[in-house]
Amino acid sequence: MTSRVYIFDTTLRDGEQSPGVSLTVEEKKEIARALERLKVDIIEAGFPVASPGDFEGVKAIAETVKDVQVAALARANQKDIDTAWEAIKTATAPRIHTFIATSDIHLQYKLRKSREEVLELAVEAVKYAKKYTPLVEFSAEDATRSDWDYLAQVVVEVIKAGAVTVNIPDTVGYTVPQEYYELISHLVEALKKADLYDLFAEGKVCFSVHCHNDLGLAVANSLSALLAGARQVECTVNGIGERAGNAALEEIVMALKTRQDYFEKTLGYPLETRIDTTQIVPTSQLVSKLTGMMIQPNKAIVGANAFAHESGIHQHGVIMHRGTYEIMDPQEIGWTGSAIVLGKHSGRHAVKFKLESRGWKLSPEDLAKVFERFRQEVKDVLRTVHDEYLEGVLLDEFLEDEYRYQVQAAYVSSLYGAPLKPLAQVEILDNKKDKRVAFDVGVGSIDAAFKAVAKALGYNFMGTAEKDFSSEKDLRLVDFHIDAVGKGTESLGVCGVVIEDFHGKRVAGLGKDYDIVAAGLKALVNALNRLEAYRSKGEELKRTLAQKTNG
Ligand SMILES: CC(=O)SCCNC(=O)CCNC(=O)[C@H](O)C(C)(C)COP(=O)(O)OP(=O)(O)OC[C@H]1O[C@@H](n2cnc3c(N)ncnc32)[C@H](O)[C@@H]1OP(=O)(O)O
Ligand SMILES: CC(C)C(=O)C(=O)O
Ligand SMILES: [Mg+2]
Repeated sequence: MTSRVYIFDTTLRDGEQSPGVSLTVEEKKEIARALERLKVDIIEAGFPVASPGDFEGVKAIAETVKDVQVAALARANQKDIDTAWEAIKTATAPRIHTFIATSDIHLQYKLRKSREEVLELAVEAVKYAKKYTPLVEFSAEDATRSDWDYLAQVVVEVIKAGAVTVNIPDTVGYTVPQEYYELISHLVEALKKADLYDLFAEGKVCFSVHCHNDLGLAVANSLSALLAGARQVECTVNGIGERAGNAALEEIVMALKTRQDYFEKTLGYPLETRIDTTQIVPTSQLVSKLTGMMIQPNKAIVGANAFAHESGIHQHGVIMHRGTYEIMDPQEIGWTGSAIVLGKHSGRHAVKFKLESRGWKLSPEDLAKVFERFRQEVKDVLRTVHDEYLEGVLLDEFLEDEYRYQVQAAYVSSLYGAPLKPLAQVEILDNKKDKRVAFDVGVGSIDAAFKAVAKALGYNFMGTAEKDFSSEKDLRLVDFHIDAVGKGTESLGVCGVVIEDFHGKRVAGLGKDYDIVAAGLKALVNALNRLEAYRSKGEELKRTLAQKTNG
């Protein structure tokens, strides 16, 4: 048996069948090009008879990609097959994928045909498709709920009719791994009885699997079928597809790669795909963007948290040796690397690691002070802890005496329904007891307040604007959020801001108040105090603290 597993990607056909997903021809071409770079073996480009748009999409893909087979779906009738062929005939390697259901429930209620009639339609469809191309795939829809002996009969007859790939779909995600293994084994036995086994053993006829995820078993079932002899897996990027989706391409590929040892031990040889795994993340993100189907953060392989570590014990392990908590190299999948994310569960090792990565070397005593302050003031307070908040705590610990500004008073208007803009007037006291007063307007009260504070202190607040910095005074807002601590209207507003200056220095500020505008003002002034203290004393402090670690 061959060790090669063929990856049949159906993102553009079954994936597009996800409720709410509709791709334009251009978007389909963009995804097809990404799939070609990913090096899938077959792209199922669509179901051409379904609509003129689907036809155009398949045709455009057939004309665009070169190093990959292009498949088109067709029911078991001549019109569907003719239309499929018209759409894919210019492809380098065109494949017609014809199908009909074989389960009694589908025969009785949907097709309203007998088993004999369906067998005949299947055989005729394969023979008809074969007139166009040698690459004919047949699928027995709802195979896993079909009578096993009848299914075996259909499989044998479609192979005799010329099908080179026979797909055994778990259309409704019903089977379980051991049962699916036994079903594929049963069909392999049927080939032996029909004297077709040599074709299968030599790879001239291939069993394919196509699993849906209704019970969350699509990937497990697909892998199980590979152990039983299937050599083509039908799957979609990010696992999108009908209902709960299809088997996720990235999970199958990485399971085969990561557990190659297991497949080799069990089969006597490894299972291999030709996928360029570094293309997985870019392709996943493209599919998510164009389909509008968000990737859940904890999604295996491609979720934002798949290689992120927030809890102290794990962070310590990963800092010492990535392999303690990671079974794959994120860079092999197309991520830039693993991420140590500061948060509620972070410990001292992660804090030390983060500070060192920003150039701060601290003695154990100083580290203990910063960690304690981080624990008290940030860990439980913020949901998302950018690294700048940690550095901010360090600056508070050692440079608080340098902080120059304090909000003395503020008047900020809030409007509803009036054709006017909110106005903010702020009074800030500096450490020479001079008052700095300014007012400004904004799109909302916090925007107005931030502009007024910046103006009072000689800065120009650009908001989150993408435009380039043009003056030393420019300040860009990188992150802003307000969380409520407590319940109801009496909860405490906690505001976090991260700002960036002309030189690319980012600092964070925190402010708390029962009035959320006041919390925002405090946060911005805190950030500006830290920024100015860092500018005047930051580098010197780095050297002083590092010297303490030597002595
Ligand atoms: C498991 C799967 O993913 S199968 C693929 C599912 N994908 C899609 O259905 C997406 C695109 N589908 C469509 O645009 C439409 O359903 C079309 C254009 C294909 C057909 O539209 P309509 O002609 O209006 O038929 P409709 O969808 O209502 O019903 C399906 C018909 O196909 C028949 N049919 C279903 N599967 C097959 C098959 N594999 N082979 C032959 N006939 C079939 C049904 O019995 C029914 O026939 P009837 O009209 O004689 O009762
Ligand atoms: C058309 C077939 C292969 C299908 O999508 C299914 O059975 O789920
Ligand atoms: Mg399907």
